[in-house]
Amino acid sequence: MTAQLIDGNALAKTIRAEVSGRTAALKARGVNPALSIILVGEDPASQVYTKHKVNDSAQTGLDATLETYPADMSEADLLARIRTLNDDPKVHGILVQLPLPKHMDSQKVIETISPAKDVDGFHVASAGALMTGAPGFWPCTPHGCMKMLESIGYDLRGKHAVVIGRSNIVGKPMAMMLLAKSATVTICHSATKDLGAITRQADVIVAAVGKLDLLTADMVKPGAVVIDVGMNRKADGKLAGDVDFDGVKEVAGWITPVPGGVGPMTRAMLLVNTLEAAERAAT
Ligand SMILES: Nc1nc2c(c(=O)[nH]1)N[C@@H](CN(C=O)c1ccc(C(=O)N[C@@H](CCC(=O)O)C(=O)O)cc1)CN2
Repeated sequence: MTAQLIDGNALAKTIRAEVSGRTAALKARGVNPALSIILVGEDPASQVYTKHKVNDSAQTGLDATLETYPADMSEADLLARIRTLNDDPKVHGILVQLPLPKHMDSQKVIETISPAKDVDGFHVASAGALMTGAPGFWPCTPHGCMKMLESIGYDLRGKHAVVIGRSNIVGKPMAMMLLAKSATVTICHSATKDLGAITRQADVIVAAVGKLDLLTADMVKPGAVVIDVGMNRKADGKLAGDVDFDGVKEVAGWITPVPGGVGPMTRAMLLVNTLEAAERAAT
C-alpha cells in the first residue's frame, strides 16, 4: 500500500471529545443542547444510523430524542410535528432521517424545518448560506470530508478537485466547500463523458455516487487524495464504498476507508452542528 489512510473513526473520536468539552461548558451556563431526530418508516439502515446518532449524542452529553413513526404517516402530520418542534425553545436541532417514504415530498419536509434548527444543513437557506459564505449549517457529510482534508494539512488552494456526484446533500455542497478553499472544482455526474480522463487530472477526488467500484486505480493520478463517500452493500453483505480500495490504495497518496471513513465523520459533524445551534440560541 502506498497511500496513507485517513482514519475517520480516529478523527471523529477527537471531534467528539471537543464537542463533549463545549457541551459541558454550555450546560454550566444552564443550556441543555437538544436534538430531535425523526424517523418515518422501518428502513433497516435508517434505524441503525438514527440509533448511532442517539448514542453519539448521549456519549458527548447532548440530549437526543428519537421519534419513530409508521411508514404510512401522512405528510401533513409530519409537517405539523416539525412545526411544533420549531416552536419549542428547548429543541435546538431537528433532523428528519432520509430517505422518507415515497408519498412524502422530501424537499417540502426539509423546508419546513426552521433554518436555525436545520442541523443537517439541507434547507434552501442553509444551501444559500454555504454558497454565499454567510453563517449557516453545513451538510454533515461534505463538512466531514473537509475536516478529513484539514486533518492531513492539505492545502486546497489552486488544486484540481473532482467531485463525482451532484446530489443536493453531498455533491453540490462538497463542490462549494472545496471552492471556498480556492480549489479548482469539476463536478462529474451520470452524463459525464470519459470520467477517467477527468479524474486522472485530479489532485483530490471525492466519490459520492453510490456505485460499487466506480473509481478504479487506472482513473487516479499517483499521489492524489481519494475521499470515498459511497456506502454500498456487497453481495456478501459487507459494506464498501465507490472506490476500489485495494487497487486505488496502490496509486493514491491518501485514501479514506469504508467503513471507518466518511461515515463516522458525518455523525461527528452532526454533533458539532447541534452544539452550534444551541450555542447560537444561547447568545
Ligand atoms: N437526515 C439525514 N439522512 C441521511 C443522511 C444525513 O446526513 N442526514 N446521510 C445518510 C446516512 N447517514 C446519516 O444519516 C449515515 C450513514 C452511515 C454512517 C456511518 O457511520 N457508517 C459507518 C458504517 C455503519 C454500518 O455499519 O452500517 C461507516 O462508514 O463506518 C453515518 C451516517 C443518508 N440519510
